[in-house]
Amino acid sequence: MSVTLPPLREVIARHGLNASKALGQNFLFDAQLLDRIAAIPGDLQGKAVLEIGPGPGGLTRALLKAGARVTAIEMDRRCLPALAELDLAYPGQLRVIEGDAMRIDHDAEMGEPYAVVANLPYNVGTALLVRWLGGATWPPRWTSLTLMFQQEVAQRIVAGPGTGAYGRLAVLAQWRSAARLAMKVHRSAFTPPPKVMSAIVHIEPGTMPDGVAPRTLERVTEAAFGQRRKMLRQSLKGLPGALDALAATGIDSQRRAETLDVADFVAVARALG
Ligand SMILES: C[S@@+](CC[C@H](N)C(=O)[O-])C[C@H]1O[C@@H](n2cnc3c(N)ncnc32)[C@H](O)[C@@H]1O
Repeated sequence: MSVTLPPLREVIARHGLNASKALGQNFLFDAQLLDRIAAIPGDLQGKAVLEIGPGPGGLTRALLKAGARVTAIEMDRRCLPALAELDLAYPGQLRVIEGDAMRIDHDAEMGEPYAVVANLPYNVGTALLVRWLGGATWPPRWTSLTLMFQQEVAQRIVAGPGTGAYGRLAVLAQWRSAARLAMKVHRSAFTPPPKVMSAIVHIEPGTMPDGVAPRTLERVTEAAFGQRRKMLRQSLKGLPGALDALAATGIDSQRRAETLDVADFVAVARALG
């Protein structure tokens, strides 16, 4: 469907949407860039998409144009009239929920499998990521996560062993999911530009390894990376049974956390029970 919409800058001026620092608002206006972001999850024609933080609706436009059925959660009520205009342009494709995405049950709101797409403030994005990845039931209802982060955080999500960026977030994102860096986004693409570069991470759920409780794995990585410079025999000392579990998996206790790959952590958590 070809729809002509006013330029985003005009929409922002008309609705007085000066960017709020408190809400972490850095808007994207470049339609081509937004189309490329909306293409990361694959063909969205007729698919359910949960967008968090649509703001004035730049990314929302691209998602609607790609044929997605979008549910958008936005806590800044100033943005609602601008989003209502998109609802008129794409009838029946957009549902807007005013509220804090941290306090909303996404699965219940969506009621069907859905792809998540979001350009969020850094702290909210990380908190939601941990929630999406840490769910007790697996596979999750979301089919993919396409999320903008500060580049440094994106690198921590996709990092491999032996790098400074590798840590708890990498293990969480990779032990039962596949995470990749999908696109780097220059700070100048945002209005106002943030201080640092950004990058988009794309995550798809994988198979959950047998016999591993998410909470146990979390406790192991928390202890191991809590003292990442120390040998495991020191950093895991405080976690009951962890040193025995390490011995049972045949991992040398003189190694440091960042030398273990994700499968090693999974093996230790499994042995810990
Ligand atoms: C970085 S801006 C991105 C706006 C737009 N998606 C874009 O790409 O131009 C982040 C948006 O998330 C919204 N936001 C911040 N915290 C939120 C939360 N907890 N729940 C829902 N929306 C939130 C802000 O109001 C803002 O509109």
